[in-house]
Amino acid sequence: MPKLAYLGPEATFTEEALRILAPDAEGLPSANVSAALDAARRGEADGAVVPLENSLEGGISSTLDELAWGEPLLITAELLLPVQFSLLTRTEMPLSDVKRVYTHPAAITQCRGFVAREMPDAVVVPAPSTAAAAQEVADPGSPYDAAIAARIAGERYGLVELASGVGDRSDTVTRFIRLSRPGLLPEPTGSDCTSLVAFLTDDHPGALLEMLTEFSVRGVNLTRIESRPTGDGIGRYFFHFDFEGHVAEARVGEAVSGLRRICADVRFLGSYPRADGTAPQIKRGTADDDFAEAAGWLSRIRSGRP
Ligand SMILES: O=C(O)C(=O)C[C@]1(C(=O)O)C=C[C@@H](O)C=C1
Repeated sequence: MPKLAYLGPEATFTEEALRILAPDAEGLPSANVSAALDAARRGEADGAVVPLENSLEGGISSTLDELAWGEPLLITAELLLPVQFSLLTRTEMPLSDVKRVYTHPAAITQCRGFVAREMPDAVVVPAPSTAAAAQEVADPGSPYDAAIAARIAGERYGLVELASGVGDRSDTVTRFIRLSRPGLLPEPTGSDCTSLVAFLTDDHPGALLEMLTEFSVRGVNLTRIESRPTGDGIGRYFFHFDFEGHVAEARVGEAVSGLRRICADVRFLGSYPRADGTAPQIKRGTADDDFAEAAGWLSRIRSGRP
């Protein structure tokens, strides 16, 4: 039975994602994303499950930065999980009595409208996770009146559900990834995603366009691009890319090696099955057979057999 570290404590959305991604795994709750990934790096766990992005909040910065700067790990699977939030308290009380709310920063963004409308005077304080907030609020000595978390966190920590569906949208989805220490890649399935991080050589006109061109000319469809600050000053960024296809496919391999040639550094984060099962768009002339045919032709003309 594999052991997987996750953003804990019990009853986070991340634990729910882990149970779906790896139903047989033993979960190792960790205090934050870095601790979960470190447990995988150190071998205390076989891997980790962490949130990567949310359809309202965007990228989860702690995960994006760990993937870029921390000891390398490989993404081996992804999951899209619908997330619904509840307002949880120790006892029944009018909403107007809720003055201090505790929850994860991603949940603060997703429930901003509800808080502004229903509890305009409440202060919302960031917590390490939604379940950590629920666990804290369950303590009678807690300075917080309420947590925003999953309904199951309320059940797990014995809280009252004062309001349900407090997210600003009912169709919010969080994307989770499973990571392991570097090793063999998952086999191509015909519906895969590849992720990497690219660092520019220097800042010059067209630098981003040059990177995008490596994908465009090989017909590789991007699914996410996100810039993150390098920390070296205002205006210094590196880029996260997700795109359709597996690095074992010719057009994807060519795009990745093209980036490697023009960037200061490229960190490959993995090729893994897509959660939505969508087949990649393959433009005319960019299928594996097209690359193989052109490579054969090139070798023939080079050896004087056109
Ligand atoms: O706090 C949790 O329950 C988590 O699993 C983290 C997390 C996130 O980081 O986005 C997961 C889903 C929700 O979007 C809110 C919080």
